[in-house]
Amino acid sequence: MAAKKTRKRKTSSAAKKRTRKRQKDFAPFYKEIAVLVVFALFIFLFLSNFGICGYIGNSISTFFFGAFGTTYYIVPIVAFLLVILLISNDYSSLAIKKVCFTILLLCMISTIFQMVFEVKDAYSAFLFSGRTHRGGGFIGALIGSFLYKELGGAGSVLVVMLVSIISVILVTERSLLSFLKKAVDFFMIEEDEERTAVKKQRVKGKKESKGSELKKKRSLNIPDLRLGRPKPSEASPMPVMEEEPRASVQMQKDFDDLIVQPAPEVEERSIEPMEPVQPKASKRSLVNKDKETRIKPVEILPQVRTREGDYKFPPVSLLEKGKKTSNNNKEELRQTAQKLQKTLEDFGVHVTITNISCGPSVTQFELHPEQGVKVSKIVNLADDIKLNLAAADIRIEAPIPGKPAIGIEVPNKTNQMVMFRDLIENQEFAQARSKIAFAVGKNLAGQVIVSDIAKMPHLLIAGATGSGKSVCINTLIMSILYKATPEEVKLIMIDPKVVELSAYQGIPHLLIPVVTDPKQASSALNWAVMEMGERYKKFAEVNVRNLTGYNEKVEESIKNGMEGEDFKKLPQIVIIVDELADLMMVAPGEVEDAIVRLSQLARAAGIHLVIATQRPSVNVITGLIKANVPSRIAFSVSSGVDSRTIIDMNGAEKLLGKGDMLFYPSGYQKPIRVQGAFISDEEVGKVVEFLKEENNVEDNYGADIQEKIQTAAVKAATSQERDEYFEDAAKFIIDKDKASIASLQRVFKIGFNRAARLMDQLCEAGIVGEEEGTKPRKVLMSEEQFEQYKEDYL
Ligand SMILES: Nc1ncnc2c1ncn2[C@@H]1O[C@H](COP(=O)(O)OP(=O)(O)OP(=O)(O)O)[C@@H](O)[C@H]1O
Repeated sequence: MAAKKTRKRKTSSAAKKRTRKRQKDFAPFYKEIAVLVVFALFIFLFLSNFGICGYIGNSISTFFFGAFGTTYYIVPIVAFLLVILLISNDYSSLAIKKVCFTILLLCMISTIFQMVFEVKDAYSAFLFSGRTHRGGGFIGALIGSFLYKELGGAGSVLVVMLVSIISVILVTERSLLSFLKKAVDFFMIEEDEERTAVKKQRVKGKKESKGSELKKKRSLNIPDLRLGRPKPSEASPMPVMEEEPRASVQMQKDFDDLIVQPAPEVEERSIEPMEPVQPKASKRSLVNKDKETRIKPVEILPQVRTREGDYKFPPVSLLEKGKKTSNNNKEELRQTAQKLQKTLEDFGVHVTITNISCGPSVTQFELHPEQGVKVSKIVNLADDIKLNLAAADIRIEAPIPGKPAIGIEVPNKTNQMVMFRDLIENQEFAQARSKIAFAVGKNLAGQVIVSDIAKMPHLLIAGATGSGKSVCINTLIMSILYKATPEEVKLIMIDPKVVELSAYQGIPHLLIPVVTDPKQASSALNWAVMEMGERYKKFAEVNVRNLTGYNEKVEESIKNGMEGEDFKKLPQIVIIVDELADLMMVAPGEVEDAIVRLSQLARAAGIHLVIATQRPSVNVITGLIKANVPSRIAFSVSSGVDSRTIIDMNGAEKLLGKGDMLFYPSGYQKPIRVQGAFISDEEVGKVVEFLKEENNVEDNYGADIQEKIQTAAVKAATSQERDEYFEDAAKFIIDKDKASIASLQRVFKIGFNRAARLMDQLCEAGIVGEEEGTKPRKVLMSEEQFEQYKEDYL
């Protein structure tokens, strides 16, 4: 009975689970369906204006015309746009506010119509007596009559205009005053230029004496970006601005224009992994980018979760969304820019601020020094800048690669977390063709950085403890889990620290269970070296040069119906080592050797290494490893020396921690600063749980590979203990067919103790027999047998 009940409960819970799962499967389409329904509804409303939507359409139209009057012609369109705004912004408070102000604006427009038509009515009544027209509908009439009663004609017009303008400003977030100011400035500059031209003529010849004074006055000048960005040759300001007050007005206006903020709804673009990233260069491009952001699709759903196949991709809903924060710190940035310029000014360094990029945790101010200013002078003022800006730390990039400018990076007062989900929902990640694309984070301009591990082709991640390495490795693994099936990519995780990667135990992508024993770890690396060799042999057999070519050949033969057991597609393999230092302590030579051999040849074989360490010392990251692992990520470290060990230059010691990194993949001229994506342990747990539940992972990891790795570990352990004359001694004994300690002593010129130990080892290996009193030991192996032994164990 009890068993029956339990079974019943089990079946009902399974059914519930299935229903919940089905609901989850449809979840991504709900928004799309909602948008379509809303769109159809508003088309219907709009068409009903023209009396072509039957009885219901006419009734609705009569009702709304009664409410809004003439304004109703635009109401369906505006209402549709408002609903889209709400849906695409997840009903954020800002979107709701904008909707409210738009409704207020519509009411004001109705009131205006009401007023206009009221006047027109009075005029019509005067001419044609008796004809009436209620232009603003019920709403317009209500507001209009109330205002008219309380404030009279002129007062009502004033209030309606004021409320309308305020609504427009709040909805569009555009300052009306700045438009006016721009218009005024435009004329003033024209006038200034005229004045300058006249003056130039007048003061010809007297320039020298006034030079120094003018220079001082000009020092706070920021170029007018309407005329384009200053060229290096134009860096020293021309005598355009003369009066001090004008300069500061100009500066204020320009700073506002310069600020580039990654708006939360910005559709970020990733950078091709091999190209150096540059922040936006000109005002024009910034404006364009801004425009682009406004026409982005409602939501980009990566195809990764809807693809068919045996492997069920984890849904994005298992991950947390980033919070959308509004960027209202323009004033703060403007003040910092002014302070920065003033500080440099005080030390006699004249600069022009040409760009401000506000990233998730750091803002970069781009300075253009005046002709004749030494870059080193600005670099040497780092501490003074830090003091004046009261910043925890600043990093100076002098010069910014490919630009005639210096970048000063100042930490933001409030950090914006870059959530991993936001990156994988980004179009670029979804569209990345590589199966081992890695969503790294966001750069200073707020752009998403997606890189291809295949192109790296090996990556070293280093930084002090607590700087964000483990989170970075988690995002790397998660990027793969959201992108590739276990048939496409296999992972080997080596975690001597035991705690970091064990969370992934049981996922279908693992080639072998997470390796925690350092001895087995170095064998796993050796297995990868062997696998690389075998892959190269396979490539040679079918005359291809790399994994892509091989897999294409396999695909071709499958199409031709010639699939064979040993001619299957090969997966890419990513080997992740979390804490290289622990491996280097156990078997430094062997680990270094394996890493070097792998890194030299593994790229074409589709085997990639990701190595992390918290000890960026030369004992761990040896010269050989460094030379062979070309891509690096440096997290915050304690000293410039450590920074140089990782990326061959200072800079990582200035990082802020918590995922703030210098990303330096091969092919970049200089590292770029990136705020790494964040993923919590809970999110990782949910994804792993999902993969284990949905993908039926039986514990059938490559058993043969495991065995190989284990025997290799045993081999390694015994070979460490084996005497260096072992092989020679065995050969000598087999050759002479006689085994005695004295002969070993004599031939190899070693002491009695060592020779006795050597004999014991030969006995353990089964080459010679046990001691038999005074009789000499028996020789048990022939030359051929020893050759076989060598192949298997040496
Ligand atoms: N990208 C990020 N965004 C925000 N916070 C982060 C980010 N990365 C790491 N952190 C914060 O820093 C803490 C430490 O990160 P993490 O555990 O990755 O450091 P670690 O370098 O691996 O340290 P250890 O070497 O001791 O394991 C995290 O718990 C998290 O709070």
